[in-house]
Amino acid sequence: MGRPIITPQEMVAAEQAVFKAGTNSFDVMTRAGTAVAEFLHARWPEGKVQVLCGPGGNGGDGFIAAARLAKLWRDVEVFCLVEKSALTGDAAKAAALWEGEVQPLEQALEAPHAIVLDALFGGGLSRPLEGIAAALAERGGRVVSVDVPSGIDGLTAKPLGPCFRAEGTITFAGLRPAHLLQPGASYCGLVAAADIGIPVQSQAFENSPMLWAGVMPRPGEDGYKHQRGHLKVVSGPASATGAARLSATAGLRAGAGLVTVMSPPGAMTVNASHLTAVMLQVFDGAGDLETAAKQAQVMVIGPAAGITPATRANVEALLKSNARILLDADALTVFDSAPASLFKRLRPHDIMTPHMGEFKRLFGDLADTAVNKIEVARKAAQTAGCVVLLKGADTVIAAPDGRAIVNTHATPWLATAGAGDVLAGLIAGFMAQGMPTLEAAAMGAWVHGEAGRRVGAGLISEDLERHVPDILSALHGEIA
Ligand SMILES: NC(=O)C1=CN([C@@H]2O[C@H](COP(=O)(O)OP(=O)(O)OC[C@H]3O[C@@H](n4cnc5c(N)ncnc54)[C@H](OP(=O)(O)O)[C@@H]3O)[C@@H](O)[C@H]2O)[C@@H](O)CC1
Ligand SMILES: [K+]
Repeated sequence: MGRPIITPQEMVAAEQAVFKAGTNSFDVMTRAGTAVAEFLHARWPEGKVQVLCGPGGNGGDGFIAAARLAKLWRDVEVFCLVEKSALTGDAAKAAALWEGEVQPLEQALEAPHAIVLDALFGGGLSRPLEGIAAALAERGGRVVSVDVPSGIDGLTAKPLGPCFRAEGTITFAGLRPAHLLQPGASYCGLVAAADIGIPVQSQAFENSPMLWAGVMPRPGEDGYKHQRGHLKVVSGPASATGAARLSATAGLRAGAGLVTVMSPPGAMTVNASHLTAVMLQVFDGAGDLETAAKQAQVMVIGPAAGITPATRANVEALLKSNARILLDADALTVFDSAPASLFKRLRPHDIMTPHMGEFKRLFGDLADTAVNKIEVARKAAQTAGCVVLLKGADTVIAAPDGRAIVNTHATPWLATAGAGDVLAGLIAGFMAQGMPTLEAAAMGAWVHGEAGRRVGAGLISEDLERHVPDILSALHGEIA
C-alpha cells in the first residue's frame, strides 16, 4: 500500500488502543528499541556508538537499543539527560536492561565516538531543546535518530529550535509528517518505519507505485487509439506556445491515444511547425473550446495561457463540459481576485496543480494557518472541491474527501522552466485513459520525479519525456 503517514498524536492514540486491548507496553518498547539497534547496526556497522537518552519513551528506546547493540559486540557508551533513578515507567524498565554505566549528558560533548544514537526526544516535542541537549544537537557529526531527529516537531515538520541532523531515522508503525515534509525531511536522512505491532489507519500515504499500480492504464490487446482517450491542451499566443507543447507531448508519452493542441489562430503557424504526432486544432474564443471539449476526456489549460480575461472565460467555458479539466499556472492566476467563482465551478474529478506562489494567490493565508502542508492541501481540496496538487520538494496531492499522498520521489534538478508543464501533461495523459484523478496525479508526480532523477544534472524539461517509455515499461513489468 505504500507507507501510511500519521501524526505523533495519532500514533499515541493507536498505541493506547493496543495497550487497552491487552498488549504490554514494555513489549512494544522492546520491539521498538530492538528495531533501532538493528537499523543502526545494519547500516552503520562500525565504530563506537554514543547513545543519548532523554527522560521519556524515546530515551527508553535508546536504552533498549544500547543493550542490544552491546550484545552485537558494538562498543557503546550511554549518556542520559536525567539520573537513571529519576526515570519512570517503561523508560525505567528499559534503563534497567542496560548493565553498563549511565553518564550525565554533559559528558557526551567531549566523549570520543564514531556515531551518535539520538534518543533524546520524539516527535511530540512541545518546546525547544536547551542547554546540553541543544549543544549536542549543534555539535554535528554522524547521527542516527530514534523516531524523529530531536528538536523537530513531528507534526509541523519544523524545527522548534536547535535540532539534530541525522544520516538515518528510524520510526515506528508509519511515517510522521516530518519525515516527508520540508524542512523536517531534510534533517531525517534515510527513513525506515519498523513494524512494532501497532496497526495504524490513515488517509495519507507516501507516494509509491503500490498505491496506484492496480489502476495504471494499460492498452487492451485488441485496443485502438480512441479507446485510450483524447487529451486536448490549450496553447498560449504565438509568443508563448512551448508550454502547451511540452504538456501535449508528455500526455502522448503517458499513453493518451490522441492528443490535440488547441491553438489561437495567430499561433497556428508556430504550433504547426513543431508538432508531429500531436494534432492541431484552431480555436477562436471560449465557445470553440467548449465545443472541442465535447470530443475530449481531459482538457489542460494554463501553461503559458496568458493572464487575460480571455483565459478566464476559456476556463469557465471548459468547466461547463463533461471533460475532466486540469488547471495550472495562468488558468489559476486569472482567478486571484475572485477564487470563489472558480471553486463553485470545479468538480471532484478536476485537478489544479499550483506551485506555492499560485496557491497563495488563490487560497490566501491558508498556507500559513494550517498545521502542515498535508493539511494545507487537504483544506484547499475541500475548499476548491477538486483534487489539488501542491508542488514542491514535498509535493502534496489531496482530494476533497480527505485522501492525501506526499511525493518526495523527485530531484532538485526538476526546479527548472517547463517541468511543471510536463507534469501537467503526464497527469492529464493518465487521466485521459480513465485513471481516477488522485491516482493519476500520484502516478504523474512519481513518473515525473523518476524521469528527473534519470536525467540528473543539466536537466531541461525537453529531456524528461524521453525517459517515460522506459519508466512505464518498468512499472508494467516489461523489459525496458
Ligand atoms: N508510547 C509507547 O508505547 C511507545 C513509545 N515509543 C517511543 O516513545 C517516544 C515517545 O515517548 P514520550 O511520549 O515519553 O516522549 P519523549 O519525547 O520521549 O519524552 C518526553 C519527555 O521529555 C520532556 N521534554 C520535552 N521537551 C523537552 C525539552 N525541550 N527539554 C527537556 N525535556 C523535555 C517532557 O517533559 P514535559 O513536556 O512533559 O514537561 C517529557 O517528560 C516515541 O518517540 C518513541 O521513541 C516507542 O517505544 C514505541 C512505543
Ligand atoms: K530522537
